[in-house]
Amino acid sequence: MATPATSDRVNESTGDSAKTAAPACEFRPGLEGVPATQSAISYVDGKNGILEYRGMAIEELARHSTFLETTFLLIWGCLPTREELEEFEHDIRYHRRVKFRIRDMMKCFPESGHPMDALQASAAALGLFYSRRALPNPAYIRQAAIRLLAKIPTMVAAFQSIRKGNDPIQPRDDLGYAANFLYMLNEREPDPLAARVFDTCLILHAEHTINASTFSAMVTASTMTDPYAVVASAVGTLAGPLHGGANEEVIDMLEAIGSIENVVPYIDRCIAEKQKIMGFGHRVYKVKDPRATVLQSLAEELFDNLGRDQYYDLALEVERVVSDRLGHKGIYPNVDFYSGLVYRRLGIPTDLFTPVFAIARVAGWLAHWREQLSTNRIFRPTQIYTGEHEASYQPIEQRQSLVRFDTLAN
Ligand SMILES: CC(=O)SCCNC(=O)CCNC(=O)[C@H](O)C(C)(C)COP(=O)(O)OP(=O)(O)OC[C@H]1O[C@@H](n2cnc3c(N)ncnc32)[C@H](O)[C@@H]1OP(=O)(O)O
Ligand SMILES: O=C([O-])CC(=O)C(=O)O
Repeated sequence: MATPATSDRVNESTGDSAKTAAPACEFRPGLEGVPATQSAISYVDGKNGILEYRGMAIEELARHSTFLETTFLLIWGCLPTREELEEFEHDIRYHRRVKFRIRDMMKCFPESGHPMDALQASAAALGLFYSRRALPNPAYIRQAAIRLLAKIPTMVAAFQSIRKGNDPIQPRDDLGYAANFLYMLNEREPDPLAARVFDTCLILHAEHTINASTFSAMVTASTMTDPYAVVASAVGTLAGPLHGGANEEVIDMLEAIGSIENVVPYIDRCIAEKQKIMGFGHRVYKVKDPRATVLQSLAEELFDNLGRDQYYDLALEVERVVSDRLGHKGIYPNVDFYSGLVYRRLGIPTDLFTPVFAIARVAGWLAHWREQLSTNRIFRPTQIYTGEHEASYQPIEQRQSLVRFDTLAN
């Protein structure tokens, strides 16, 4: 007969060395409020809507920096000198092409597959060509960072061309990071405003403390596996609709709402049915996400110059109604709410919004990878066991079906 877990056996035994005997602490679902690392990379003040990268306000970086300069800042902890930046940009340009075997592999992916899955598989495939085990030395880290930063945009654009039945567009060495991506995607050179706005979007999405995908990257990194596996695991985590995948779902929601008079009944129905409203709410921010504010002004800049998006007025009304209904719970637009409206104006298809987020977040994942390697200890938390003990093995002819396939809980 099985016995339930008893109080002296609820936690995994650790052997109790002084190092491993952690004080008993309460279980927090989703690790809410539990520090899982120490980091000097970025800082969020969720009550006051502040985000800093290496101590610098996100608004200031969005105004003055470029994505590659910000990436250097995130990974190596300081702004680059002119020579350092030029060398970094040069090296990234040089590594933009991807091996023909990876392009051929991508040609075998189903065109109907999601581009995030294509990106995760292609990022992991880089590990087939480059070193499998992480070496915590500066030259290895720089080389791997350059490869990933250079090749991820090329792979995102390549899948887009391939699924349309075309050959991937080769990167152009005379274009900057953002302009080259838009060129490979849309098969024409972007206008300078579009390239600048896209580059700023990349800055805004580059890093955000220990969010789910970064945590995933850090756990993977802590095993000392290669950086391609680190990025592939993070891409898989970013894809979910509660995380980076929400930017795509926001557009689906605006499409479903369709017109201004439907906003109130749509939002009220979501609230009554306890459905999440996509692009709203955040574990840390209890005010409007500062990135959403900058993205909204970028959207307006694009609309003034290139024409207004049909969904912008709807989005404004959704923000008004959700803030009115749920503001008392601290639910306001997050980074995913306005980004899609910017991307639509830049000609980016809806299911590429999350891969575009990933292009930017590679910077943050790499910064945390480097930081993790510098002080590495494998992540291995504990759990509170809630199952049985001493269960007996029943012969198959004596068993009765106990599994229910109509519910998650058995
Ligand atoms: C890049 C990013 O990852 S930004 C986040 C992108 N994700 C989304 O936009 C998806 C929608 N938002 C959400 O699902 C959540 O707000 C998350 C996942 C971002 C944060 O989740 P958590 O911190 O775990 O909050 P949790 O889901 O427990 O919600 C707390 C309360 O707020 C409510 N709430 C949170 N977000 C929303 C939302 N978007 N719409 C409606 N209600 C919400 C919950 O129903 C819950 O209410 P209750 O206490 O009355 O039950
Ligand atoms: O911090 C989070 O939980 C999610 C988020 O906003 C991000 O990853 O940009």
